[in-house]
Amino acid sequence: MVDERTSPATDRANASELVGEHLAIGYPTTDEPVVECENVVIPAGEVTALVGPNGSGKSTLLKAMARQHAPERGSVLLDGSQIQLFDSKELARRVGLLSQENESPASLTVEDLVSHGRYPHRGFFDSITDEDREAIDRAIELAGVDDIRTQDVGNLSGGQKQLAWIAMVLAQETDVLLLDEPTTYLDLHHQLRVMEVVRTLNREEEITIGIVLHDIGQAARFADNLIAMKDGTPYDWGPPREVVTEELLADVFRVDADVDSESPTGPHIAPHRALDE
Ligand SMILES: Nc1ncnc2c1ncn2[C@@H]1O[C@H](COP(=O)(O)OP(=O)(O)OP(=O)(O)O)[C@@H](O)[C@H]1O
Repeated sequence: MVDERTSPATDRANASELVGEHLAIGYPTTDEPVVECENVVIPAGEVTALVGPNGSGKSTLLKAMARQHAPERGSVLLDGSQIQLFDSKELARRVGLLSQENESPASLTVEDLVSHGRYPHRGFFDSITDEDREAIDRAIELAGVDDIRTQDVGNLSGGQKQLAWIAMVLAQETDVLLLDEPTTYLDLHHQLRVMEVVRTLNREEEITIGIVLHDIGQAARFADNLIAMKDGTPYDWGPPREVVTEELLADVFRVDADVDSESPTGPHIAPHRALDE
């Protein structure tokens, strides 16, 4: 998807870009690839939201972009270099992924979990440095989990766990942050907090963000770009005001809706009813 719609709105000289080329991604149990896309870009220094119905391939694509799932065909480039060629620790310093499948280890405090985010920055036998400590404290504060930092992760609510995992990936301090439905389980207050943290990191630290969101209205408000997935392939992409149309909501989301694209907070969606499958 290299065209004028995906070029960064601002020149973010230090930010990193992820590009997927000629990708076909499947699983051992699937005969056919579940995702196929010729060119997909998570542009440097921007917030890009992947949206689309259940099973449209958002998580699969995100995992491949983070080298957590090997494509059958094609390659992913980080600032022009194939991610397959990166040393795993170096890649973990550059690209962080919060996936949906997070196993919470037993008897681990929130603070311990967050400190695991520092592993790409440390040697195997190294103890935690002042720099690590600062990064851990900052991630804990940003994710709003200071009050539960000494609690066992296994004893937390779904939303608290989610925030703890977010803190862990923030502590990794990567150039690119890929987040798969980070707002799952969160109440509205915490959903907005997470989105605000994401945007602050992007705007103030030029961190490139790729984020899977189910709420297309929220995605349209927060993201610079949307990639709308349908049946394993990008259906449309670009700034929310261009992508979110009544036609897209019908064709991709199977929803009859009115869209007010002049709304000051981004396109406003008023859904009426689910269309037949
Ligand atoms: N581990 C797996 N093994 C086999 N098939 C899988 C596996 N994970 C996902 N799939 C299939 O790949 C397709 C895309 O799934 P994926 O999870 O990427 O979609 P998604 O858009 O993230 O969905 P959701 O919004 O429901 O999380 C689906 O058809 C799904 O059944």
